[in-house]
Amino acid sequence: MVLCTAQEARDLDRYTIEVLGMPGAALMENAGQNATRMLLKRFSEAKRAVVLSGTGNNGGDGFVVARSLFSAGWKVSVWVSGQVEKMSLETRAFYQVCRNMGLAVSFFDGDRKEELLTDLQKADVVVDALLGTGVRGALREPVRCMVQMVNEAEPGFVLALDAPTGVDTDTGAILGEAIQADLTVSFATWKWCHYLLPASEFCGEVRVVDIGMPEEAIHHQPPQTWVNDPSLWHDHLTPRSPWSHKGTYGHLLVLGGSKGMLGAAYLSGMAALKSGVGMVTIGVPHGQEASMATKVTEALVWGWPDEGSGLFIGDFPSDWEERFSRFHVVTAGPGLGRFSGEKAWLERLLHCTDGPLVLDADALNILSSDLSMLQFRKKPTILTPHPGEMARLIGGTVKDVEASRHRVAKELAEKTGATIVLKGSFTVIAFPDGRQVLNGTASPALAKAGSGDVLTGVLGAFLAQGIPVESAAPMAVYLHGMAGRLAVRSSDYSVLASEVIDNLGNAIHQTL
Ligand SMILES: NC(=O)C1=CN([C@@H]2O[C@H](COP(=O)(O)OP(=O)(O)OC[C@H]3O[C@@H](n4cnc5c(N)ncnc54)[C@H](OP(=O)(O)O)[C@@H]3O)[C@@H](O)[C@H]2O)[C@H](O)CC1
Ligand SMILES: [K+]
Repeated sequence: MVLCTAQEARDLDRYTIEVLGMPGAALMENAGQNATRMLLKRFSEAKRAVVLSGTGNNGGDGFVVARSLFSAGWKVSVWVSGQVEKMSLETRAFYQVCRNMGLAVSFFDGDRKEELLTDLQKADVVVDALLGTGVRGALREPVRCMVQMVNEAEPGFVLALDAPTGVDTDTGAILGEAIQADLTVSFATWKWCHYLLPASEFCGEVRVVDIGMPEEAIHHQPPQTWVNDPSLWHDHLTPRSPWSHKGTYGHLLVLGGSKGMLGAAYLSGMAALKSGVGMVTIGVPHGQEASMATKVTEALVWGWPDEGSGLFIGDFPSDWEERFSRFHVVTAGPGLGRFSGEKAWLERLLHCTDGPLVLDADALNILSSDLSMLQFRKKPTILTPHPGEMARLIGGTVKDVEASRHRVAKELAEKTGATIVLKGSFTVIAFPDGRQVLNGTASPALAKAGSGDVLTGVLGAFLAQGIPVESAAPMAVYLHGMAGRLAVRSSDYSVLASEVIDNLGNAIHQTL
């Protein structure tokens, strides 16, 4: 499902209306009707609604909802935030229809607070059709006042059309005041505010409804961002052929597991096996080899020279070229640790990995000292930072990262040519060509040490099976989030990374 900036939504609108010839009023009628349908699904018998309409097209949607609820037997009153002269053509038309049908339509300019407040307090449902993607800057009167009155009246149920009034639909910022909605019905596409904090907390449940916009419009004006769902990559998740064998599904090398951090590499390796890779080799410093060998059964263990330190400080193993030729994908980072000569070590790894390379955890921290190491990479490189690692990669703070996750991810992807998987409540996947995928299946159960190691293993496994990074990254993030949810037995508090691994199979099965 596509996610749009306000401009992209306007471009889609314009293309649909001006090039494909779809009347704007038809889109508005569909928008209003489908929003009404969402409401009638929640309220079986007729209720009392107050519709707050702006003078733009969001307001127009509101007039359609008002008329449809009225026709369904609801008691409806409409309050308009501006004068008729300011209304857009379509909005004015649907305003007129409400007048012709005898609906109570009042104009609010701040001096009829008592009447509006009484209306709001009597309402079962308030429909917020004041502002949508056309909002610009801090709320101006009387819109601000109306928003404040709705929040003070605390109505039983608030439906926001397209977006709650008072949120910046592109950045997710709050523009002074914002409607606290129970349900937001978005038209045709998702908007950024549905997925960015703090706006997403004002949206309540978000549903996207069709408004009759032909698919052709979206293919012709493809926005840059998609919300992750199996339709983006399901053709890579197919039942397995009975003739396949372990060689069919690739060989992954996991590098990590330094002293005191053996478990991270172990989790990555096991997660990879549970995600269908044919073979896994876990490369650990020589001193860790014995203990890793006792932990794993299904994975091979490869000891790296460590001069007794339990770290990767030695030179590469003498047979590394022959070995590397067997691996389809390398992931480096889970429990990699910091060590003297780390930069040269990483540079050499970048050089000698001629397949996809996933860098996580300390590999990212080493990389952040000099991003130019990536510039000659020809094969896909995927960085999987959490906000702290991202802050180091961009030379900023976690606050900078969290303030606009999608922008920092997009900029780093375009700057380095790497695919960026910026983990968090809504993981953002940014590709070097500017496209982005936003993932909504995260769960608080994943907020625990080790879940990042698991994701690295899942991602490495899909890449090693030959799935292109454009699909492997969204697929790994989606299934990892889903496995986290499936792992919750008692509460989000007590899910272990190893339990997430145990649920990868269920997540894959359910998605299959
Ligand atoms: N394809 C689609 O997504 C469709 C969307 N539809 C609906 O259309 C709106 C976008 O409509 P638009 O007219 O572009 O803008 P809005 O209605 O959201 O708002 C414009 C009016 O709001 C006033 N405004 C803007 N900023 C502020 C502010 N900070 N405070 C107060 N008022 C503000 C603006 O007044 P100006 O004086 O600035 O001109 C306008 O009056 C979209 O969200 C959907 O709901 C279509 O109906 C169907 C297709
Ligand atoms: K709105």
